Amino acid sequence: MRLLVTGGAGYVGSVCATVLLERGHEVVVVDDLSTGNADAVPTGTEFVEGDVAAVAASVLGDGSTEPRFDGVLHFAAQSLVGESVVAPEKYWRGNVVTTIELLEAIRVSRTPRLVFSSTAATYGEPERSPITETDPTRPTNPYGATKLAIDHAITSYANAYGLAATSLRYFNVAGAYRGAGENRVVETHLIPLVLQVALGQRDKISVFGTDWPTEDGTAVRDYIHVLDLAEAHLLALEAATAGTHSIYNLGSGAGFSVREVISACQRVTGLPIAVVDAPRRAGDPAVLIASSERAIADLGWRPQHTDLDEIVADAWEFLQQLGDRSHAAHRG
Ligand SMILES: NC(=O)c1ccc[n+]([C@@H]2O[C@H](COP(=O)([O-])OP(=O)(O)OC[C@H]3O[C@@H](n4cnc5c(N)ncnc54)[C@H](O)[C@@H]3O)[C@@H](O)[C@H]2O)c1
Ligand SMILES: O=c1ccn([C@@H]2O[C@H](COP(=O)(O)OP(=O)(O)O[C@H]3O[C@H](CO)[C@H](O)[C@H](O)[C@H]3O)[C@@H](O)[C@H]2O)c(=O)[nH]1
Repeated sequence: MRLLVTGGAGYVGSVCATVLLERGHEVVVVDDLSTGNADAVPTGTEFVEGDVAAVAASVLGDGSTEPRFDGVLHFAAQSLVGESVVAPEKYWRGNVVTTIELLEAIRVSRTPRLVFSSTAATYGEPERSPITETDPTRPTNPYGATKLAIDHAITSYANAYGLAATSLRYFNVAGAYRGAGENRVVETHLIPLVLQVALGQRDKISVFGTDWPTEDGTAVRDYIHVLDLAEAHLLALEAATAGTHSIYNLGSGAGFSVREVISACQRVTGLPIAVVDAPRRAGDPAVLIASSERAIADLGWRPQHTDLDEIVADAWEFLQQLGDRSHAAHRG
């Protein structure tokens, strides 16, 4: 297939673009480099630097010819939960307005397929665990609210215009694949932060909350290997059905506490990691674990890399080989 990947200079988008190329697909990346890195765009893709809202129409075409693309994988987004609380306009504009522009370009160009990066944050504080797709969606921050709004917009485009659409609700993505991984200027995610402490790029890791109602008192998350996530995108493209919007949770199905993640990082790196207890982070749920039964049943998806040490080891290898290209190495 010929595919448009938005956000292909970012973490998940660059890994997925790498896997799409390996499977023989043709890939065009659009990214404005607002949080991504030009050197993360995989070799072999065509790279258009620009804002999705501004360039989607010209890249996808005006519909006067056969569609130029078989599908769009839409990863581009603003995705810092904390920032979304203090600067919501950046999220409503950057996520919702941008995606409406993209949906319009998809409609006009008659592009048949869309796979969208949704999130566990659409559910908010869960009533039960594991979370299924039929559970209530009550996001507790603007980031999750914008992603949920986009999910609703996609449903209406699928119903009205026959778009074959899939929203993949990722839980906590981690790990790396073939030189593609997490390298952000502003890093807030647990695994890269802990590994940066091991590398000496940070002094310590703060554990946000030690009084959660969990076994060791720290928050529990479902970490999914980014390569398993990429496989789900390929399956979603294949399974896409015109006029249908399917929503799938994607996680490994197991929960690990913050302390368990830090222990895994210590085991994998063999290095000391300074840890301090800190207050809870606003808006954090205690436990987020996915039921991925629907993706397993409908898509035939099987997460292969569910071992926490393997996920951490792949992230560690990536971080070590980043060397001077690492943003964390240049923090002032
Ligand atoms: N990483 C996770 O754990 C996680 C979990 C759930 C959902 N998601 C979603 O997955 C997607 C990818 O996340 P990530 O961790 O790779 O983020 P990222 O910040 O590494 O990548 C996002 C990319 O999109 C680009 N971008 C943002 N707005 C753009 C715009 N308007 N036009 C063009 N490019 C734009 C950025 O420059 C960046 O390269 C996001 O939609 C995010 O909300 C991520
Ligand atoms: O320095 C840190 C960073 C994180 N944590 C804790 O580690 C866990 C994981 O935190 P991350 O920031 O790595 O991930 P989140 O669970 O907050 O967020 C992830 O899942 C969300 C869904 O709820 C969104 O999709 C978001 O994009 C995605 O990164 C949380 O309990 C958090 O409080 C710490 O203790 N210390």
